[in-house]
Amino acid sequence: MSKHEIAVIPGDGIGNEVVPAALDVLNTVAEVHGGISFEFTNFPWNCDYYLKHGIMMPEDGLNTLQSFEAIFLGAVGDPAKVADHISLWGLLIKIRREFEQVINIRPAKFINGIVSPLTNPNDFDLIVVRENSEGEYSEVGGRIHKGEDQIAIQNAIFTHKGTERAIRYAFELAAKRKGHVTSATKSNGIFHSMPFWDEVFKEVSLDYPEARTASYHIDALAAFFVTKPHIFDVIVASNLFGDILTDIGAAIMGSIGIAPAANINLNGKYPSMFEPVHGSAPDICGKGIANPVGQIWTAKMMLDHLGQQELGQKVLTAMEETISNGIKTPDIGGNASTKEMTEDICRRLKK
Ligand SMILES: NC(=O)C1=CN([C@@H]2O[C@H](COP(=O)(O)OP(=O)(O)OC[C@H]3O[C@@H](n4cnc5c(N)ncnc54)[C@H](O)[C@@H]3O)[C@@H](O)[C@H]2O)C=CC1
Ligand SMILES: CC(=O)C(=O)O
Ligand SMILES: [K+]
Ligand SMILES: [Mn+2]
Repeated sequence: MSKHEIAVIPGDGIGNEVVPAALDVLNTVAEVHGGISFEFTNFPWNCDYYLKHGIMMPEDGLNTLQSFEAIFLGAVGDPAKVADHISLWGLLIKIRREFEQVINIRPAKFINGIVSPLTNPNDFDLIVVRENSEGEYSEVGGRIHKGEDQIAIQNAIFTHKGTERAIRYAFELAAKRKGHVTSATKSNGIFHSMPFWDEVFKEVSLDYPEARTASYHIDALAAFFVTKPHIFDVIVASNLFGDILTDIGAAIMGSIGIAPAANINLNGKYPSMFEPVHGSAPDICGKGIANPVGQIWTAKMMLDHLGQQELGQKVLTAMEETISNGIKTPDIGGNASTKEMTEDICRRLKK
């Protein structure tokens, strides 16, 4: 019997609805498998915790998380309670940074049974490799002066190491897929970092002569996501560009509620963290209608990471069957609740 010890942080809003749903799915696969089990340890760190303690997680929180095999997170943020930059930097981004989760992998593909807003979304199947440790997500800068003299300076950080790491990861991933890598740039408008990004992309591409490559400015690239998503295989992007592209990718699939993500620690020093692309969705929180698929697909990515690829595939198949059989939450055109959709997925796993 192999046991996986997982730290669970549901976080805010619908994180508390979709995380329990995904844990039900994980417990179900463990039961079906018979040879593995999960031990989930719940950490109630979120904006309510902040209101009580003045911090998003305890001082020794990272120490506590360190001993787990992986972290399973829902969403962080409740702007009615705590300003987003405080809550996210105090928990989600803190974990990404301190645990050197330098790559964020975000797949998106056409799913049978979900109506995409695009007329021709077929055969799109892509992965965004998002640089996850630096770039435009930065606390470097400051504000001075008052009133109309006030100045805000925000520095983006692009290191050779971080840029190369993300680009190389994308080439390695593409070699296992269709062999095509697209670079998201903006070297026409961003004077220093993006020409640098382009240079590193060219440099790394020399090591992968079999790979086919493309490079588009992020504005055109965002439009191509909508007009011809089928041209993409692996896209490598900076932290912010990757963030935006993956909400678009999710929208093309049919809903932000179904997109998964994995924050990967590459050096093995710290656990990786699995969370869906979406946030805490305050507008639908408490209604029981949050789509659990993003969180469940994220659980599939965690299973793959834990070496349980066969189980991961089972989860994906069950999820796709549930959707194609019309058991869908309202965001993807159905009238099922979070619970009904989850139960149907679990039922299919047990078959
Ligand atoms: N990784 C994280 O933890 C993230 C946290 N956030 C935080 O979440 C809060 C809300 O942010 P928003 O910009 O509104 O983005 P959001 O992703 O929470 O919501 C955007 C829209 O998508 C819908 N949606 C999201 N997840 C859904 C699901 N599973 N099922 C059905 N519909 C879903 C929401 O109802 C809303 O209409 C903020 O505090 C924000 O900072 C936002 C994005 C990522
Ligand atoms: C915060 C956010 O939207 C993200 O990192 O995906
Ligand atoms: K999330
Ligand atoms: Mn995002």
